[in-house]
Amino acid sequence: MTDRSKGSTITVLRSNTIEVPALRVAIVDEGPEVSVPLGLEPVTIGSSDECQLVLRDRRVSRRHCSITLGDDGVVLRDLASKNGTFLGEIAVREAVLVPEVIFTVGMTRLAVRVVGAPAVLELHPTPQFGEALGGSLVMRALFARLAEAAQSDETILLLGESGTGKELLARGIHDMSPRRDGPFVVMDGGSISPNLIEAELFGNVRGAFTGAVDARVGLLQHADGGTLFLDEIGELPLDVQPKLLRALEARQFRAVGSNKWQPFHARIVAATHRDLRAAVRDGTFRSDLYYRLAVIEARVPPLRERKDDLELLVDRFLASQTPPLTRHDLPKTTMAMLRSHSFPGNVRELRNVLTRLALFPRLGLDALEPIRKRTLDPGAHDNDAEGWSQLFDLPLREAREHLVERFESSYLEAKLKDHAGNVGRTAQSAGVSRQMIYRLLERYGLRPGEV
Ligand SMILES: Nc1ncnc2c1ncn2[C@@H]1O[C@H](COP(=O)(O)OP(=O)(O)OP(=O)(O)O)[C@@H](O)[C@H]1O
Repeated sequence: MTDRSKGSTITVLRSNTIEVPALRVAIVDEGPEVSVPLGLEPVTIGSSDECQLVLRDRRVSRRHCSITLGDDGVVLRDLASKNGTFLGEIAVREAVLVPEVIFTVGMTRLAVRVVGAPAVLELHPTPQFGEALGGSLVMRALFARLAEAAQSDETILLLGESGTGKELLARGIHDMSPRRDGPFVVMDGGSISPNLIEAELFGNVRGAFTGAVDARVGLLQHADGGTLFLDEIGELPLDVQPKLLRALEARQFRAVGSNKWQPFHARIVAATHRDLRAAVRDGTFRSDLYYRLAVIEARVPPLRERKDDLELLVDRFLASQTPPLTRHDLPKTTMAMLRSHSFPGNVRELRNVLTRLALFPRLGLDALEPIRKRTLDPGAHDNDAEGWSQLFDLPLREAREHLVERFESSYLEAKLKDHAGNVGRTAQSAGVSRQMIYRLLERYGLRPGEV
């Protein structure tokens, strides 16, 4: 460590305890308030609202550059920007930054600043939380937070892109909590028709609405004594949001069509791929419900921000093939290829790519095509109409996921075709929300007008 980088590197204090410097990325010519914190998660800088530091500068690309705090200190990386990232007169692709050194993107001058004393952070003792793997510092810090949170009864909100492992982590929280012997119940808010969500959650009495032929117990009650995982909570219709809020605050609910309040004893873990704070600002999500859910809020980083996890995940997914494989069974270029991929579908995509590579090692870069172009083996469909037999070699959970993904992408393509690419009509005919259709389009790399 050079003298100049003092105060800007991570220090290992003991095994499982690190000291993280207090850093901010600041716009030099503005006041101190125009800065964002830099911790174990990278800061991306660009003109897109998705960046942590958004610059209104015409010469700045949407995702222009990133700054990461890692074992090597603070690293500045250009993200293939149009006009480049500069240290003085020199355009850099990657550079180790020391505090107060000015770098320029477009017309904006920036620097990383040390703003106070470092924070001490606990890491999970192993690179595993339930079934979720992650050896990167950011994942081990997340696992440690979740392990602690699992012991309480507080509501947890997991934020992260599709395929980052939110459901796996929710299961991990349940398995580590005092409720581990109770049920773990999942409600996928995105896949239920918006007008049925309330009944799904709270149950209904007989005749409560057209089609309610029988009384039904809701998921909140099914999860009694255990954990209810509310996946895609961002899709919860506005009219159901106050009812969920009331239930969470009073710890009791009313089935649809009933006047009777019933207590419940489930712990709630919620998740979404949406930016819920933005949804609160837009008025599509109630702020009081957001704060009630986010008693403990944790962001699950996308795979592209934690490439250090790749090897562990690759080894796990290869070992789960039949017969089990290792990295040596794949072409030498595989790891480099995976490292340079951005994985929009995150760990789910990595798992699918590896299953495909295990079957066809010579596919190389073709294995990274969007899911919809992939079939496990096109030839298998001739005498095995569903191509199922290959799935028999996978563990049940993975086989089931593959099958659901293949079905969902074909279903979506067919429905979109029927409705000439109109998302609203496709959603109505599929009985799901428009947001759900957008989410599936993103997951399967489809565009409404191109099917
Ligand atoms: N850290 C991880 N370790 C091992 N497997 C993982 C990890 N993260 C995700 N996976 C695998 O990736 C797949 C997707 O994970 P999961 O369903 O938990 O993601 P998600 O964030 O809930 O996605 P979505 O929002 O689309 O529902 C699963 O097969 C899961 O086993």
